[in-house]
Amino acid sequence: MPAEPSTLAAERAHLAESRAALRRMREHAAGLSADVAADWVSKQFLESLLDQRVAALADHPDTPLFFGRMDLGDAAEPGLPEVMYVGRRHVHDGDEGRPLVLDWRAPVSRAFYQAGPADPMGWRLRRRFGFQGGELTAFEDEPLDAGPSGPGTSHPASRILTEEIERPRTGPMRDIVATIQPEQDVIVRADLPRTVCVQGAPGTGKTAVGLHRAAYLLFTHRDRLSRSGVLIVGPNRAFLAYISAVLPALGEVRVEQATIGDLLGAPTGEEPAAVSAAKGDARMADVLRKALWLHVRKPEEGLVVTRGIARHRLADHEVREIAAGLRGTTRYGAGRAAFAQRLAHRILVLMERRGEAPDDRVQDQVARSKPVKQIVEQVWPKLTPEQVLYRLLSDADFLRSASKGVLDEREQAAILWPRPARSHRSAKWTAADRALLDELNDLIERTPSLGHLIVDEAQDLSAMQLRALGRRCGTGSATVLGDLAQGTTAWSARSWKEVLAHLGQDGEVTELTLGFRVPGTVLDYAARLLPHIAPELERPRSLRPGAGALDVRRVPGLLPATVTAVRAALDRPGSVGLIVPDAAAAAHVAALEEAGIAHAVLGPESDGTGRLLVIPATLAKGLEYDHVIVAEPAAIAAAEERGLARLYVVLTRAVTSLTVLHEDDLPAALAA
Ligand SMILES: Nc1ncnc2c1ncn2[C@@H]1O[C@H](COP(=O)(O)OP(=O)(O)OP(=O)(O)O)[C@@H](O)[C@H]1O
Repeated sequence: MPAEPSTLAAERAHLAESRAALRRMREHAAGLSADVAADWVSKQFLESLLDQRVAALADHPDTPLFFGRMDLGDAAEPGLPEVMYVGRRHVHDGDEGRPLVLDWRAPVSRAFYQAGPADPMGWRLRRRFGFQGGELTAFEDEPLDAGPSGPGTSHPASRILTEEIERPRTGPMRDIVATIQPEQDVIVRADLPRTVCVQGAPGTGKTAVGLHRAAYLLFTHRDRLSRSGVLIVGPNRAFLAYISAVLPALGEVRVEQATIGDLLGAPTGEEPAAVSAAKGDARMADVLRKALWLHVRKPEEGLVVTRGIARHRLADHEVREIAAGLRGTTRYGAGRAAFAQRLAHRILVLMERRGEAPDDRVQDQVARSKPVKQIVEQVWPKLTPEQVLYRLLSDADFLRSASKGVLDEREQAAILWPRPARSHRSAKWTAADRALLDELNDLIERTPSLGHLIVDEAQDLSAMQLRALGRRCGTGSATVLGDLAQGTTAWSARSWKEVLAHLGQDGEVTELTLGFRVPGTVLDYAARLLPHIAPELERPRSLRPGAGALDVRRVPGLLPATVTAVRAALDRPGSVGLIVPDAAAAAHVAALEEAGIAHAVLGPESDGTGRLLVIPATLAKGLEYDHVIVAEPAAIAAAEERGLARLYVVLTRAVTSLTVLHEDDLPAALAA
């Protein structure tokens, strides 16, 4: 086909050529056979690898194969291509192996995100493409070689970027691979061994950055991480459902996503926030360690092992010395096994002294013999985390011994159960207890570590929960994402340094303050709360300072006014979120039903689908909607201890418009 004269036509031709090349790559992969494998198991493995390869080469008709292009400057390093197209995956021309599209994660693609007039990195021009469906519709050029003060230095926000952000939302979160910003890219591409911690105002892209970092790390360290694993931890199921499509869109399907409840066990009980906060304190780690090791007791008598007609005897002080030598030097479970082995070894020595020649098998037999088992059980009993915690929370004397010098009487009284269950089996465990059980579990048996952990909304985790996560990346690294201003739990973090210390990771804290989601007018309004909830934080800025509609209105009747506002929002394109105080959710749902307006209700375990979603305020974290209607801010703020922080979360969910309706007075912090 003859090339059309326009630039756009030439770029479309390159897209068509790339698509054809990808098809050939896919056909080639599909034609490979697993028959070369030597045995059945290898064949299955190879088949699955080939299937994955074919799936990874799929061409999604709605997603462009490339979204950017770079043109080389005169002073470039040798070896760079004249022109490179950057996209979601490598595409090459089969015959000559010529790269048609480079994966955004390849080292050379870094320039697409990082080059600027101050440092063009050898490139002359950056071109960004606009797409509709899979079709290329626009492009935007940015000169990079004009020098630090030339045109392009104070580049206005890219139109393609703003359009991408304002594109009406339907369904789950999208990837941002085409428009990752330089300061975000630095975090995405940080080295694997480095733990990074991102403090980011609402909508600065923390979640997006974390997900893209997962994809980057898997691409760059595929072998290592496919063995050790990458895990994303988010606040609840609704949030995980919302972000679930991003990594598959980037070609990564093997990243686990979990809530803290999935990892530590779902809570079966509840308790007052103050009790949870006391149990979440890092000092509980010392109490638990002591509680566990208090179970190692002095032997009441020595050990006698009979073999044939011989009786071998260890005095009680010898048994005591062996136990004392091991106590606290290993994990409890390993120590118990070592205790049995050491006892057996001493018996073996006695046998040798009597002229026997026992081998190692005899030592194992002795270690498993009844008298050794009995004394091990007496001195170093087998324990489950539940048994230890049950005793700690139900036995005031035991709690006093375990927390001596760590918790004062008031703190002990706070965590002691007022009405203990009958046994550890029938005990109800709260979210805070789950973290304590996990700590005990690790004191008994080592928790395996993953290669990399990404923790979102990390400000909401207690010290004990952070320790639990830290164990899961003990030999790996972490990406920690959050916003101190959005901390809504009784134990919310006040400093990232502390968070990193509890995680057991050395890391740097980076701050993101440029908000992509929330328009300027809305962000400024929500930021009135900042001096009251996190005065130390910088005020966030919006990428779209003048954009967005804010409508704050006192109304005579909340429910009818909400219905009217919902109707108006539904007349505009995009998603609509009606965020209400949890206690008022049922009333709002009834009002919508009566008005015949189709809607879904977000629950802790469910992601809502459809254009209009009713969201209880406590579930809004991490989510976003084109149009947000907030009903009765004062009730949201009054519903919980850190209610103003909750309100800050709620007011920062809108991409295009925010309507605030109130019958009661607004909270003083919000009123101008
Ligand atoms: N570089 C970018 N290009 C395009 N869109 C972006 C970019 N960065 C962020 N966004 C968009 O901004 C919105 C907010 O991003 P994200 O949810 O990751 O922010 P966040 O910091 O986690 O917010 P919150 O603290 O409120 O949970 C998302 O729609 C995301 O796709």
